[in-house]
Amino acid sequence: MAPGAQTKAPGPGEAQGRRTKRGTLKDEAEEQPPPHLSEREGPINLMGAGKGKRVTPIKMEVDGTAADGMYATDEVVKDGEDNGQSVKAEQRSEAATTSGGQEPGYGGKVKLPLAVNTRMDCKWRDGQYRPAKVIERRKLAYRDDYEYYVHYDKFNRRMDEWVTLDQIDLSTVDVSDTENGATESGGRTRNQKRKQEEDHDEEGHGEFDSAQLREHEEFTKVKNVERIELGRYEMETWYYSPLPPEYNGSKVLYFAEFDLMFFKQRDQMLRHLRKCKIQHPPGDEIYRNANISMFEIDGKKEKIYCQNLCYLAKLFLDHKTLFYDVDLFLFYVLCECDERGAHIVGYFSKEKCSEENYNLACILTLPSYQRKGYGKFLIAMSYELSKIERKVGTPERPLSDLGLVSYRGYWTRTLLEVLRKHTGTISIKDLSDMTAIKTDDIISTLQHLELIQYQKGQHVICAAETLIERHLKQAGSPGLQVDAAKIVWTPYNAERELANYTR
Ligand SMILES: CC(=O)SCCNC(=O)CCNC(=O)[C@H](O)C(C)(C)COP(=O)(O)OP(=O)(O)OC[C@H]1O[C@@H](n2cnc3c(N)ncnc32)[C@H](O)[C@@H]1OP(=O)(O)O
Repeated sequence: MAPGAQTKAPGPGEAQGRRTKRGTLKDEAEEQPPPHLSEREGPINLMGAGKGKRVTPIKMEVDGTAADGMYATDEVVKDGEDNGQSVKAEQRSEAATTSGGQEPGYGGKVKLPLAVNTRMDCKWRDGQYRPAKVIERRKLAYRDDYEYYVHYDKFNRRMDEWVTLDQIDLSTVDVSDTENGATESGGRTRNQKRKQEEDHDEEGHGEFDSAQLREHEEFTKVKNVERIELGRYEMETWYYSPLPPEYNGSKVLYFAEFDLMFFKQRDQMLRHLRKCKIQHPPGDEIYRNANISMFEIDGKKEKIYCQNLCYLAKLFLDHKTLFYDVDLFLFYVLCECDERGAHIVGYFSKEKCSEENYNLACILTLPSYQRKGYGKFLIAMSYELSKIERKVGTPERPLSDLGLVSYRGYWTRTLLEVLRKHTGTISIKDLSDMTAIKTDDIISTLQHLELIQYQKGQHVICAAETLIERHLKQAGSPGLQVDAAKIVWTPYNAERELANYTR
């Protein structure tokens, strides 16, 4: 049997489906023609699933005190909240629109079009002006003017966006920087270098040196696709993805939701859907509980699917060099199932053999499904698989801002639940054995919660009951729970795989 291949007793929700030989969900409907646009329930939803929210990235404010190469503060600010830097739009001088040349209202000092690296205040989506920097510029197709790709100070790069001159407060243009050589091609003044280095620290790319980081940022500075359509949702993208060049500059990229093939035109995608017979991801279904399923997909066996998944994921993951040599990875795709099929919600990838004991390489919940507990589910699943393997695990570093908050939450809840129930003494090693969480992560979490002290050469857990209860309350809900009894999975076995391959 292939690695991870399973058979198991029927689970809830199986009435409309049956198991295939390989253990995957296979709806009777699969034999029917694939869903056509006219069969979709209503128009493409521009809003976040269930929450009635437009799918937009969320800004996080992070105080960059490092702990174990990660952020120490997890304070998160939602879109539109004031971070003390913004100024009310009415209080500002009016920013002029112009057709090029010099801007007359500012002593003729602001040269237009603005150069790359110019610093100024720019109107954010909440109507407030915030300090920002021009990352790139391009000519507008419909009038003789430019638009500018800007990065807002202290905001994650997923908030970078194209703006027009009327969103820029020209009175705040840092003329000295411009005069001293803000350039069009990415050259930097000393001030900008300093600022850029500060930005790097804030964005938590702890494991890159600044040269690597500059190269990464230069290469990936402008998003190459604005939005994607996937299933019933349209989502704004967050970052650059190294898609084949012909897809660069797409306003919308259309993904077929079951095999993740992508297209520049909607009708191309619909034509493909009509031919596409599958209604779930490939691979083996290793978990099913009510309408939730998880599929394990071997990167070596389903290369195209896994590469497409990486292209898709990179649109929402900044700091990772995603491996396109997908052979070395297993992909765990989480789906919400209904009568139309198993709809991808998110995934995590995992190296087949990790020398560093990584139990997760990349994790993503698609924006339309975020803040519903799926991230917690994916993290919990990665540890459940480690428990089955009888190993401890840790996520690959660096963690993103959102990755860190999610992990901190999971580690906090898991460890405090154990401490709450436990009577008598317990060591960090015991905690690690019980939870499959690596000891370094346990120590950093307990340090963060101030529940551990270093005494006489060793760590001592000092956790009063009331303190545990308080931290548990603050850690929020456990999200969607993994029912470990419903996992049907055998760990990847390289030797067995080789034997199958050569047979
Ligand atoms: C090893 C690595 O791959 S690191 C990279 C991690 N991945 C990414 O950064 C990709 C983009 N981000 C994502 O895909 C998602 O944000 C994930 C996977 C990190 C979390 O997925 P979600 O499904 O949103 O997680 P979930 O709903 O379980 O929430 C987890 C907790 O994280 C915190 N959190 C998640 N998103 C946010 C946010 N936008 N703002 C504030 N807090 C947040 C909250 O504490 C949340 O719990 P709560 O909703 O009970 O308060």
